[in-house]
Amino acid sequence: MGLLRSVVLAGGGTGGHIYPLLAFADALRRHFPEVRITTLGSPKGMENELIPPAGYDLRVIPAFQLPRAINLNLLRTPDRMYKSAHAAGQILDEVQADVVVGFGGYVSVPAYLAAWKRDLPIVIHEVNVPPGVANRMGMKFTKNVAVGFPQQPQQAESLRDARVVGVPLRTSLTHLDRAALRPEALYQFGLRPDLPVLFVSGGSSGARTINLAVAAAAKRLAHAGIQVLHVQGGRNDPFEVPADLPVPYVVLPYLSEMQLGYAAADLMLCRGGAITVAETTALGVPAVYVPYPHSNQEQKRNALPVVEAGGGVLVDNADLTPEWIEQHLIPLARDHQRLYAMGAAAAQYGRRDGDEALLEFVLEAVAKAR
Ligand SMILES: CC(=O)N[C@H]1[C@@H](OP(=O)(O)OP(=O)(O)OC[C@H]2O[C@@H](n3ccc(=O)[nH]c3=O)[C@H](O)[C@@H]2O)O[C@H](CO)[C@@H](O)[C@@H]1O
Repeated sequence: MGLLRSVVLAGGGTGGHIYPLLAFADALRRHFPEVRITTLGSPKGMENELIPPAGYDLRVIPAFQLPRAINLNLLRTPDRMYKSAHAAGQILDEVQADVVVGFGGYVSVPAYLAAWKRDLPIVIHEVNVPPGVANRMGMKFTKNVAVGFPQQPQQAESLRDARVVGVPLRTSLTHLDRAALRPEALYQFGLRPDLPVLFVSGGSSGARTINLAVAAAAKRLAHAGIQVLHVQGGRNDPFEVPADLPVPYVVLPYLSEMQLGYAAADLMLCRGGAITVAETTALGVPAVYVPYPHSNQEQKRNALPVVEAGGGVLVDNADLTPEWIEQHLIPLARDHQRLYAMGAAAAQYGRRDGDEALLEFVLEAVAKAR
């Protein structure tokens, strides 16, 4: 394909911005092995832990902090913003970028600015409603906006003309046959095949409320015969789990091979991060969603349509207590029929082709710009 020689991908901060970027990079490499792929990240984001091991060139540009909303504070940081945009521009020039694809996170802004200055096509992939601040700024420079989920009209004025492409997911997930991998996954985690598994993950940085509530309910879960696979999250404090439980309770600091967690899971307990929701639904994993109560209720909006479709249960952060776990989660984790129906409903809502659909959209944007 003569259209593309060099692509710059910008996105950073938490896993929620980085995993879709990586999944898209993989699709790009699969279809166009000769294309040069460069990623732009910030000095302290999780991209530094996740991108180099995946085999992509990560260029770090000076940090540039955005306020949570587009307001006058922006005017107080122009020097830093221009310094970052200048650094991004130098990289765009060096690699002779044909297009910039941004996934959100602060680092995307200087990339959008630099690409706009050079008249390069810009494509934005947004997974949240309302869109994040960085992507909202980017939308001032391009109409090529792709979104992860169908938008609900009353919520998404700025995304009305966006193309729904789904969320690019890692191939270890898009190709996952959960039932086939389950025995190996259970074996690797030291879990038993005869008891249900609750898979707990609070997103890429972990979730303190979830960690503490589940750990406090460890004895009740164990006595109900429920095994726990508990991923604490990349940047979260450790917590105590009683040592003498009658069934396995496995704690991991972080799980790079999420396919193993999803394969082992009978039920998931998680936040409502957009990528997590895209994954649970794509894989048909029944889930109890505990949306992060801050940042504009965005996680509740991610999870609500799945729950309304019958694919999960929603519980407020403040209501997730050991008692709630005992009264609601334990009966659910033991109810095979209900879990099966929830998983099937979740799968109806999910899709696995986000990487391919975004690639098609990017190719169209590049062709249009020529
Ligand atoms: C508190 C907050 O602001 N969270 C935001 C952040 O969440 P966060 O960064 O947690 O992102 P998501 O929950 O959407 O996705 C987490 C990603 O990390 C992966 N993972 C997680 C744990 C682990 O041990 N291993 C692993 O690989 C998951 O498989 C998934 O791919 O970005 C999302 C996408 O912009 C937003 O919707 C969330 O609202």
